[in-house]
Amino acid sequence: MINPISAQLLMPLQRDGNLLNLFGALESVAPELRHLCSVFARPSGMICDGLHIHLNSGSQRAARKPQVLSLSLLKLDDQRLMAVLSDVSEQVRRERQLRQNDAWLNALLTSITDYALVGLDSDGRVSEWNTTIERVTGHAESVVGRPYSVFYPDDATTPEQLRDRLREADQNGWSLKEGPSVRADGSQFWSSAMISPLPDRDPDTGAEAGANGLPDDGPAYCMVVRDISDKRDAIEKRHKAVFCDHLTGVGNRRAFFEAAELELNRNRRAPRPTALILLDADHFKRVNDRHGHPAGDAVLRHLGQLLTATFRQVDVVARVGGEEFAVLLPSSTLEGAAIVAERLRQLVAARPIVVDGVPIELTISAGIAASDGEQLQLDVLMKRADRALYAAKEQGRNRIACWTPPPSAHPDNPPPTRDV
Ligand SMILES: Nc1nc2c(ncn2[C@@H]2O[C@H](COP(=O)(O)OP(=O)(O)OP(=O)(O)O)[C@@H](O)[C@H]2O)c(=O)[nH]1
Repeated sequence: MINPISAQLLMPLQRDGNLLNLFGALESVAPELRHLCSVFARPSGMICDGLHIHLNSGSQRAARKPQVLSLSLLKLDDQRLMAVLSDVSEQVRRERQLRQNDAWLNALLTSITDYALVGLDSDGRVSEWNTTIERVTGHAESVVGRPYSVFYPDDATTPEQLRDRLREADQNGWSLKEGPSVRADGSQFWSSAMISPLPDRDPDTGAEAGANGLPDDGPAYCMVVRDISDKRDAIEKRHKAVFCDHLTGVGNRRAFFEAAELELNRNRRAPRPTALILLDADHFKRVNDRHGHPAGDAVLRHLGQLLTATFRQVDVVARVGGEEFAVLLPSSTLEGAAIVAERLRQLVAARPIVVDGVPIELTISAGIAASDGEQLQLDVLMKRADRALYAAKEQGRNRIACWTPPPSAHPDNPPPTRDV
């Protein structure tokens, strides 16, 4: 007995239409079948399970589209056999393609010397290790499972920004970032890191589709890390020309407003707290009047250095006015920003700044505002921090004030700031 589907599969092998004997029909492509049955000694049982029979022969075997049948043979008793035939050509073709992709990737991995090719899972954790990762970053296999922040200095990025990059890669097809990176031994280098989503991912789960269409555990993103330390000078020079304040070396107004707009835009997509500190040197006119304008400049330069040393690399420090600085702190709350600002205030007040051997006393005041994940425009945040700064000055200077929402609009209520 033979069913129509099996007959259809066997027909191309037996052009005279004689399908009465399975072994005869398959003689040319699976001559071992008769032998398999004759050596099967048990009275019943599975003789072969999913045996692949390649129908392409000779040079055709290497054809891109294999024709493969799967055969399972069950011995029912001494007189009867049952055969199950199915066409597995597509499955075999996919498996072959996957093996080919693996071979390609391996060839790439062994011949590339100045790139690290890092596979990331859908949460941004390193999913596989290879020698290129060790060559560029020094990380051993134990890096597998760690978030890709492991390649960046601790304070150079936030978990939210790392997630932003994966989202950006999903939306645009890639996300590129140049900046400081860190090796396993703690030494820093300048890197260019491109993240791209790998194809065939299930958009809902982020998981990659396997050969059978089901998700598997393969990487969801590919991250290519290049050591571009030799280009760092040229990149920084270009960056400085556009984004640096010529006097203090911190960011200029453009750097601040561009970075702040970008961060608040990202907040709109993935809410997280963001804090803003406006900082102003107290009675700076007196510094200029007593010590001269060049000494005033030196004091501002010194203040810029203190700010850079106090805040994280991920914070955006900029001079936004004559003796006024602004700091944007991604993923920071009002309280967190106030602690750092207070530390800076104490540092400045504790020791005079020495210019050409002359000690110059200086204090600073700061106003802080924060968005707690709510969608705030930058000008609103700026206005709030400015009101808090004004309050700090009004209350005697050399202090930090935070903007807090007024309890109600009643005129008898206290002003919407609090001292730290
Ligand atoms: N040396 C120097 N001084 C500057 C620079 N930009 C602004 N200034 C001076 O900073 C002073 C700011 O004075 P004011 O706005 O009256 O403020 P202040 O004296 O600091 O007083 P408060 O802010 O109220 O504590 C002015 O004397 C400006 O000339 C600069 O680039 N270098």
